[in-house]
Amino acid sequence: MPATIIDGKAFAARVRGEVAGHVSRLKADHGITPGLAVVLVGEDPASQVYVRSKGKQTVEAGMNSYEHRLEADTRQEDLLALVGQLNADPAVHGILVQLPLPAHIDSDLVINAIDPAKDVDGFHVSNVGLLGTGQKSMVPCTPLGCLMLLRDHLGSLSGLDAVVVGRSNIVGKPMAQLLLGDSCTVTIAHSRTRDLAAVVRRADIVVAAVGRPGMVTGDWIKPGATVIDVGINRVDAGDGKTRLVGDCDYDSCAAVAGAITPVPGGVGPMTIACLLANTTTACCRANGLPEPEGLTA
Ligand SMILES: NC(=O)C1=CN([C@@H]2O[C@H](COP(=O)(O)OP(=O)(O)OC[C@H]3O[C@@H](n4cnc5c(N)ncnc54)[C@H](OP(=O)(O)O)[C@@H]3O)[C@@H](O)[C@H]2O)C=CC1
Ligand SMILES: Nc1nc(=O)c2c([nH]1)NC[C@@H]1CN(c3ccc(C(=O)N[C@@H](CCC(=O)O)C(=O)O)cc3)C=[N+]21
Repeated sequence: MPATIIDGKAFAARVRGEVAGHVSRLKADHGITPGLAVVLVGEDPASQVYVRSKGKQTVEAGMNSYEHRLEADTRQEDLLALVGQLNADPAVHGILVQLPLPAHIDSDLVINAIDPAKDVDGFHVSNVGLLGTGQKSMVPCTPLGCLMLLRDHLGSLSGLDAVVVGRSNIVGKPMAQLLLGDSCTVTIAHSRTRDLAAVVRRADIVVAAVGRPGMVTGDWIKPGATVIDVGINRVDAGDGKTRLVGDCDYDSCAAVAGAITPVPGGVGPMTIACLLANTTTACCRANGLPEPEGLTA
């Protein structure tokens, strides 16, 4: 039987619809509009695409979007001053500093300067610690989006073997925490993992977040497994154009898997939908109001 295609694009549209409903009630009942500030340093073309898309979807959900574009040679102290200003601004409920930052800036320092309550990326050490100890936190958008897709497709994840390939702070590690929180038996694989194919073959759930186009092939997949492809890789399409592919070789994996997310149209749209959800959640918490249900981990 061919794999079910997990339609992240459609699921993300549903999440954004729920967020928009919540935002309109916040406005009508409390006169509050959630606001998201996005900071982009430098002119990386891919980052510019994401930032534009985030701004557009933020406004479509009825929220305020504040974009700050800074020169690539911006001084660290000036970026920190902007973060301080956004922390103090009551109209801003969420702050996202687009990564990667230029090499002369200490990313950890900047991320940890964000007010944890406004850290809608969930990258601040306080939020990382809260997530790791099972306390209420801001949950990183990409792993949260993956979790939502997995729960929707599988129902309970309890007792399943999950393998996360990749151990970055922004995807792999928080993904592993969330899967553990849902009682999976979790393995985190990385570039030093021995016999990666054999490790992945044990998994009921495979989450690939590596940044290597098509690395995971169908012969690594246990028949019927659920494959979540986080990778976003731009590759040469031959005709002078480029196209996006994931970290999984789609055709060979789809022939064996029970279900798989496509690239594009899988995890990517969920990341932005979860960013909007986190901003709404942060706004509710800041105002002592009940949080939207089903939009957090
Ligand atoms: N869909 C979305 O919304 C998002 C997509 N992405 C995409 O996800 C992918 C991963 O992103 P990110 O986590 O930031 O990447 P990083 O480069 O930070 O991390 C990559 C991870 O993959 C591991 N790795 C690299 N090569 C291998 C290998 N040959 N075998 C096993 N593991 C390997 C690395 O291991 P080690 O630690 O040992 O070096 C590292 O842990 C990228 O394609 C990125 O574009 C990222 C964010 C959001
Ligand atoms: N502080 C920070 N937080 C992030 O969450 C963050 C970041 N920095 N830096 C870059 C990565 C990457 N990322 C994506 C978001 C959406 C899509 C997305 O919507 N992708 C579409 C396709 C978009 C296209 O066509 O280019 C899809 O997969 O269907 C992809 C990637 C967030 N990131």
